[in-house]
Amino acid sequence: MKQLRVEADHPYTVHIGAGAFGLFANEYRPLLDAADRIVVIADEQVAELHLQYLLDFLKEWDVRVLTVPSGEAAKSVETFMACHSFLLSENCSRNSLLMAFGGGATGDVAGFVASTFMRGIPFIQLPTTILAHDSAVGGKTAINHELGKNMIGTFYQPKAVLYDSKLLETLPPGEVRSGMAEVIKHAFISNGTWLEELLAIRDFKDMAREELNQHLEKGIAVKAAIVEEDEFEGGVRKYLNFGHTLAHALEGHLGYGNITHGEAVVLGMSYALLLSEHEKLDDYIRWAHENGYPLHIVKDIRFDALLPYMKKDKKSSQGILNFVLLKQTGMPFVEKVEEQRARSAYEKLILQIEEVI
Ligand SMILES: NC(=O)c1ccc[n+]([C@@H]2O[C@H](COP(=O)([O-])OP(=O)(O)OC[C@H]3O[C@@H](n4cnc5c(N)ncnc54)[C@H](O)[C@@H]3O)[C@@H](O)[C@H]2O)c1
Ligand SMILES: O=C(O)C(=O)C[C@@H](O)[C@H](O)[C@H](O)COP(=O)(O)O
Ligand SMILES: [Zn+2]
Repeated sequence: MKQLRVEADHPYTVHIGAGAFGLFANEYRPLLDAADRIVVIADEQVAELHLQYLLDFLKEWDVRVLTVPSGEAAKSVETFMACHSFLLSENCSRNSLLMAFGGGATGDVAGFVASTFMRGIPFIQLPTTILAHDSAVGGKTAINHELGKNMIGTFYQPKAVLYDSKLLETLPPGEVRSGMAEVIKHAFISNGTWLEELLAIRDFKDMAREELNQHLEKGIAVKAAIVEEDEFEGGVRKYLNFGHTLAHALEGHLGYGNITHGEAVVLGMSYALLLSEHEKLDDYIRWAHENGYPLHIVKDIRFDALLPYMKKDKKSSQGILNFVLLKQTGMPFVEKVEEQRARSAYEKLILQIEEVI
């Protein structure tokens, strides 16, 4: 089992490897024993597949479980309120402990609930997707608003992240693809050699489990280092938003859940690479196409439909667009981009994608 410390304001450890839940009865016993209630908020699909596995590790404690809608649908006011109602009906208090069991969507909403229930109770992230190597670390929590992705949320660090990689074996191919988007993002903003390795992958099915684990560990290390330097996103944390200005606009425009976050980020990164005039753009578009990312969708989406979302992006101010771009791989920076430049780059992107698909 690997572990990585995140030295945030409230430091914690990310444990990665099969059997990570065994730590409940060891390192985390004092935390669990101190809780007057333990509540697991679980993605309903994940619960069907893996809840019994989790509960077997929690046999010693009286655990209550609430299942929430699978995936992005959970990041809603309704689910947020349902979680609070459940905690209240179970007589939870400030001494209760919450666990988020699922992918990034479950982690985001459960983290938000933890940060707001009685103004904050401890929580543990139990991520079950590849993408969640990103979402479970760093303390961003959120639900969506019709007008913009993740618009309602907090910065609130978990007490621990227990990432049992065995659970990833049941991920459908589309979710593997989606999760690898954030791995590629971490490579783009940090390390050219690693990026080359990733761009050589033509089918994620060919990745051995050990190879995948190594990519996840590298991704978590990149994320943790940035979060340690700038937990509340005053500066360098913005680099973790590489590809996200367009991505969040696509998710908002298409309707949350109609494109996965990772698919949207892959498109968003192609746009950011084009704006960066990055030499890898063509290779990257080909790689994305061969790995089945739905690049074609932008052909039917006008720039004007996306612009209002991009103007509300959290890196923007007064409608001025700020993008994370790359001087070169591993050298991100934030740049103001005029509307006209953003528009013509988008049109050019569609042409480049059409050439490849
Ligand atoms: N907080 C952050 O820093 C951060 C970072 C990146 C992404 N996010 C957010 O994370 C969300 C995306 O997360 P995600 O990609 O993990 O998707 P997700 O949580 O929406 O889950 C995707 C699907 O995979 C299923 N699933 C989950 N684990 C499974 C397993 N082990 N086996 C089989 N099926 C499984 C779920 O039921 C769901 O249908 C987005 O809302 C995004 O905004 C947050
Ligand atoms: O941790 C961060 O910071 C990130 O930006 C990671 C992103 O992958 C993630 O999608 C995040 O939720 C986006 O945050 P937002 O502030 O743009 O909503
Ligand atoms: Zn993301």
